[in-house]
Amino acid sequence: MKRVTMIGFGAIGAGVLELVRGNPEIAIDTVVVPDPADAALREALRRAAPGAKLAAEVELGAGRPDLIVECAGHSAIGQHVIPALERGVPCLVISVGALSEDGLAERLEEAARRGGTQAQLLPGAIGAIDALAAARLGGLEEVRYVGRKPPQAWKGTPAEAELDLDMVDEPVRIFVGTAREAAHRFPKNANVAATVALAGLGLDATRVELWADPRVEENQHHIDAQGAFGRLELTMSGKPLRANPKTSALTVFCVARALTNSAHAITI
Ligand SMILES: NC(=O)C1=CN([C@@H]2O[C@H](COP(=O)(O)OP(=O)(O)OC[C@H]3O[C@@H](n4cnc5c(N)ncnc54)[C@H](O)[C@@H]3O)[C@@H](O)[C@H]2O)C=CC1
Ligand SMILES: O=C([O-])CC(=O)C(=O)O
Repeated sequence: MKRVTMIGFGAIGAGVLELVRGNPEIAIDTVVVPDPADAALREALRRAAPGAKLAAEVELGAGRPDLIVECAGHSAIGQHVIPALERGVPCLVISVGALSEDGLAERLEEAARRGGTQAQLLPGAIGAIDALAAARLGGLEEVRYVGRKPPQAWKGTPAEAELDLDMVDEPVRIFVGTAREAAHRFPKNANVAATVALAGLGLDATRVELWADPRVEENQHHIDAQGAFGRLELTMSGKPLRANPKTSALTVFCVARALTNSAHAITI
């Protein structure tokens, strides 16, 4: 049985706990949150994972976990993931856009090397990352990513300063630029842009557009890539989570799959 520490207990964390509950191979025994004394969170965790405890930090002493799964947000990478890698604990990472910060990808890699372990960047809400990363080996010429979400999914982002999201009745392009800038400016909405970039042409050579679109009810992700392998075109329409409309449900399934795969002899 794998002893797992989960970082973050929001929409993704709660969904993952529900999916792995009762799995005899995975024991999530600690959930790291900024305020472990929060009574409502304690009660929610008692219901979701009766054997688990809340903590402010990952235990990195003798009782360190076999595996860490990050589903918290960009700040958790520097705060929890890098120190855990340095102590040899493998980490599954969902907040991939954090690597848009100058030097963070290098620090992550160095920490994993020092600890003799690995950080696995999860595809989250998008598919075909395996194909894109393989295609890169043959040479990619162009990779473009377009993300489209309903206007309400852009609340709490810089888009709010530029338009009244409650009044948007036509698709509005709220960002065009590199994947690095997208991930940096929209840390809760452009992790997929960063993942597509890191698998393909890199954060600075991947063109990204982000749209607030009242005509879609789902979170739409479109990849267009070409290179020596041929051409890849993918559109995914992800149902948003009720608990957080910025996040697609597939993200939860992706994290749960990675967790269960970590305990299996054959993985797919
Ligand atoms: N790769 C992908 O496809 C996707 C990645 N994400 C990433 O996942 C993150 C979490 O998503 P949701 O669960 O929907 O968000 P949420 O806002 O519902 O939950 C975030 C949780 O993490 C906790 N948290 C935040 N910073 C923390 C820290 N430094 N240490 C410990 N806990 C911390 C919060 O208190 C909260 O419990 C997003 O911020 C985003 O960066 C989200 C959707 C898709
Ligand atoms: O969940 C999604 O649809 C994608 C998302 O938020 C992100 O890329 O950060």
